[in-house]
Amino acid sequence: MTKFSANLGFLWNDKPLPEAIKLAHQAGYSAVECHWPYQFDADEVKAALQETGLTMLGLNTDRGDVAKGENGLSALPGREAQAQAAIDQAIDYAVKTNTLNIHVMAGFSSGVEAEKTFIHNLQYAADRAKLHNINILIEPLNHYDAPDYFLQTSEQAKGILQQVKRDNVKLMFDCYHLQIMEGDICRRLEKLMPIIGHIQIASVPDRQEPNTGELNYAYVFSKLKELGYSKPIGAEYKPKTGSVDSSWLTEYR
Ligand SMILES: O=C(O)[C@@H](O)C(=O)CO
Ligand SMILES: [Mg+2]
Repeated sequence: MTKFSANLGFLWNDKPLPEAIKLAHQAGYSAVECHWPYQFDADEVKAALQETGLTMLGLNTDRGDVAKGENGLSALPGREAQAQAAIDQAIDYAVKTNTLNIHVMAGFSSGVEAEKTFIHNLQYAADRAKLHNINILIEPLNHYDAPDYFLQTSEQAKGILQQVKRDNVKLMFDCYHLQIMEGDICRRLEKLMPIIGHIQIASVPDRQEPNTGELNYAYVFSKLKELGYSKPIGAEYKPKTGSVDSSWLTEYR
């Protein structure tokens, strides 16, 4: 049986996070994940997780000054102090809510210095997260949604992970972004499985319910089963009608 995690950055994101967790539970999700939970009291989030029995699979580091167009800090040379403060904040919240993974957001940058900075900040994050059994994730984003984002492909991510040299830093394989950037999803899943920490889905190209669009997720899920992947898959999509309808879940379970 394929299990799914509701991404509460997109699903029920008009509700307070503790309420969204309960709605995800009622809709039949096996886990939850979020984007930036920091405005919500960690104790209330933890209580909702305990009440529902769901695990929070992931949260993101702060993006920086969003009004100025920032989308992460960890690959920005000269911004190490802020990047590491964002990592500390994420670890603190993850510890309080028993969250399993932290996505360290790179930001808009490029070049050798940006890469060195990203690697250095990821090592900082990995060493601190390890003390709490938390994994660090890095995620390539597609160049339509996030033009000039530092991390754009799984090949680039693999090279970064080889240089970071920490076993608790993994790839967040978002099928939506990687279908757009690289395609060949099933072969890539197979090849990259040893470094994959979490998988996310949405339809391509519209980023809506996964049972529409150019990617055949029934086939992708059968491949994941064959590869022995049994963790919940992150449903990170924008509901077509604006309100969440999780009836697509029954097609894949
Ligand atoms: O795919 C995404 O956009 C997310 O997984 C995210 O973490 C924020 O950019
Ligand atoms: Mg994603």
